Parts: sequence; C-alpha cells; structure tokens
Amino acid sequence: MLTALEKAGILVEALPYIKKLSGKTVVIKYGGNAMLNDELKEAVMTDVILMKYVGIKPVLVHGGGPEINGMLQRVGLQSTFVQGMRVTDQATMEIVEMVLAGKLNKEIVAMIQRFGGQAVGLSGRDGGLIKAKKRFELVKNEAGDRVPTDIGFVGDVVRIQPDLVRGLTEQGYIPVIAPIGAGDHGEAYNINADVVAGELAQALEADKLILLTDVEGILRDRHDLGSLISSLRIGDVEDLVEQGVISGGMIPKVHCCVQAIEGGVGSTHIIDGRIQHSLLLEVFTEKGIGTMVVK
Ligand SMILES: Nc1ncnc2c1ncn2[C@@H]1O[C@H](COP(=O)(O)OP(=O)(O)O)[C@@H](O)[C@H]1O
Ligand SMILES: CC(=O)N[C@@H](CCC(=O)OP(=O)(O)O)C(=O)O
Repeated sequence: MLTALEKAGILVEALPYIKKLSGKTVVIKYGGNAMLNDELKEAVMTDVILMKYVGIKPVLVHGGGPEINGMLQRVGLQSTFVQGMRVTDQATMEIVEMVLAGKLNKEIVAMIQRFGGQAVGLSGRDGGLIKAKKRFELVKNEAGDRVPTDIGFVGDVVRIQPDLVRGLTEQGYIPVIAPIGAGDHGEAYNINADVVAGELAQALEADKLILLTDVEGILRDRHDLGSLISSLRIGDVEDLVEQGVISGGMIPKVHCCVQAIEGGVGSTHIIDGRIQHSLLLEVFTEKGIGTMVVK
C-alpha cells in the first residue's frame, strides 16, 4: 500500500506535465485488441476525461479491426490484409462503416458521457472532416520493386478540415472520430485509424500523438519483451521496416509517427493499451512508457 506521502508525491510529479500540456491538443488513437476488454476501455475513457479536466484538449480516434473481423465473419465475408491494410470491397466497406461509425463510435461516446465527460462522435464523412482518395498500396514484387496495388475502398487522407474538431474541443467536448473518409463523390473510404490519427494530429497542430496498441511498443525482437526500443529516431525507421523488424500493423503506426513528427507534432508515442491507465503513465509521469518516435 502507498503511504499518503507517496500518493501525494505521485500527484505532485504530474504537475510539470499538467502545466506543459494545459491548453494543448493531444490526439489519442485507440484500437485493436486493446479495445475488446471492458475494464481497459473504461480505464482509457477515465484517463481521457481526466486529461480534459486538467485543461488538456484530448481528441480520440478509434479503430476496431477485431470488431470488424467479428462482424465480417458473422455475415460470412472473408478478409485479407496487405501490409496492415484491410483489402476492402464494397460489401466489406458497408460492414466497416456499420461497425466503426455505427456501433463503436456511439459506444465510446456513451461511455465517456457515463463517466462524466462530454463527447461528440463523428466519422470523417461528417462536416467534410476527412477528404479521402483511393489508396494504392506499394507492395514489393519478386524483383524487389514496389508496385502500386489495388486494395479496394481503402483511402488515403487528402485533406482534413480541423475547424469542426477544434470548435468542439474549445467548447469542452471530447471529439471521438471514426476513421472513414469521403471521396470526391461522397463515397466512403476505409482508412487505417493510425493514419487518421497522425493526419489529424498534424492538422490540429497537436502537441502529442499517442497510439495505444496491443504490445509494449516497438520491439527489436518480437519474442523478447526486454528488447523494447524506448526511443526511435525517424531516420532509423526505414531500415527497421526493410529488415522486417517492424512489420504488419506496426508499419502504418510507425510511418504515421514519422509523418506527424515531420509535420510539426511535438512528440509521438506507441504505448501498451493493455496496461490499465497507460495513458496517464505516459502523459503525467517522468519516465513515460512504450516507444517514443523522435526526430
Ligand atoms: N517490431 C515490432 N514490435 C512490436 N510489434 C510489432 C512489431 N512488428 C510488427 N508488430 C505487430 O504489430 C502489431 C500492432 O499492430 P496492429 O495489430 O495493427 O495494432 P492495433 O490493432 O492496435 O492497431 C503487434 O501486435 C505486433 O503483432
Ligand atoms: C484500411 C484499414 O485497414 N482500416 C482498418 C480500420 C480500423 C482500424 O484501423 O482498426 P485498428 O486500429 O483496431 O486496427 C480496418 O479495416 O481494420
């Protein structure tokens, strides 16, 4: 048990971080398996609300890959991934939007409301928030050349109109955003939630981008938890991707951190969403956790 003095010490340790981040925007991406557990979900929402009440402007972008997988299975649709991106045909796109914008977005909003915060749920199709275009994934062929590959209704962000989100944070709401964009003709595109979080962080000139995931951070050896890279320079990222050290779903994460840093976001972090209150540990303690991607 902590003594009263130790408890007070923990609160005092948070003071410089509260001071530094008060009034600043922090974009948090929450998704994957870390989203399936109710206790963890509640801890994440509590952390986000706490951030808000100490003067930070949190913006939540959520994924929901495993939930989409579950629903696709229920309706008998197969799903495949190319470099961490879901190949998305028309029928899959409908399910993706139903699960992300219809189910999960509203559940998260309801949970924040229940715990005492004020949240507004949006998808990128609302209010022209995310303009998207079809993404062609660059995939290596046998000769080792990167060839643009059609993966259906998967989108790249063309433009973010951040005013709506800014207005909400200024009025004290916590925006909760589903990663779907609108094409030229209003059609829906499935965008990886990490990509949306990175782009939004840049558009909002956020101070921090935090990606919550289902591993400790970036590991040099996936089978060795002691090999966590706590600080990774953006110049070293491509080598690690080329060597296969960083693969699958970690690729969009690390790339969006690189882009966010290059786009002016103060700091980017990939942290373990399976640890209760990992957000608080990252934001309000000296040591932080996970991998910080730095210039
Ligand atoms: N070097 C690495 N270190 C840690 N995880 C890695 C690494 N390379 C690939 N991964 C994989 O990336 C996954 C995280 O990506 P993803 O499953 O898309 O997460 P989320 O669903 O949280 O967005 C990890 O669970 C792990 O399997
Ligand atoms: C193009 C693409 O892959 N989109 C993702 C969108 C959801 C997401 O990113 O969810 P997680 O963060 O939980 O993985 C998908 O269809 O799964």
